[in-house]
Amino acid sequence: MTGGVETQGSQSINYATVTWDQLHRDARFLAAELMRKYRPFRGIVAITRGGLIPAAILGRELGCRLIESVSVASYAGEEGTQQEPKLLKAPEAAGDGEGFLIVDDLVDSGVTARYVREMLPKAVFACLYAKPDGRPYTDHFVTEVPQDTWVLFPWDMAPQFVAPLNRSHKA
Ligand SMILES: O=P(O)(O)OC[C@H]1O[C@H](OP(=O)(O)OP(=O)(O)O)[C@H](O)[C@@H]1O
Ligand SMILES: Nc1nc2[nH]cnc2c(=O)[nH]1
Ligand SMILES: [Mg+2]
Repeated sequence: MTGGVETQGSQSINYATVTWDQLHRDARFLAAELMRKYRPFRGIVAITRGGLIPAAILGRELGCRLIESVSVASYAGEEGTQQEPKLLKAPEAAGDGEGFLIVDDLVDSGVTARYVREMLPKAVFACLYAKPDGRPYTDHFVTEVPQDTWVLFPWDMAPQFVAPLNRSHKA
């Protein structure tokens, strides 16, 4: 993960950039830990959309071909209230979660993870990155990220031209 800061007006935003390579390494590291700790999973439930790619990598490493999905959208409630999750697609094949692994890319506030865990109380929950507020809602994660840092995933970014230093500074 590479750190960075972007300034917008008087506000600065901290970023943690994750490349495809890093994401793949982290997902394989997570797969190895899950292999050591659990018997083979009956299936994986990917939390769309961010959990889909980690779920595909974990499915490959763990030899798990049954991939279910759950689709949750978070809507901002009234001003000042926590975001409210809304179920767009239920993980029907997963029952109460017994034998299933729930996968997401990250936990931030933990709202999404808590909501999905309530639906699948017997499942194991794993993600790649966790911020402190979300940590209590995941059983496994690879790297902790500060709460004030926004994780930029490879699908959020595109390489772009950057002018050489000697052309970007005006005399
Ligand atoms: O812990 P939380 O505060 O709930 O945040 C974490 C969730 O937020 C992101 O998904 P998002 O809702 O942005 O949708 P997406 O995966 O479809 O991009 C991320 O993929 C997690 O699912
Ligand atoms: N890409 C991205 N999505 C999020 N959703 C909630 N937190 C984050 C984050 O840090 N990065
Ligand atoms: Mg998501």
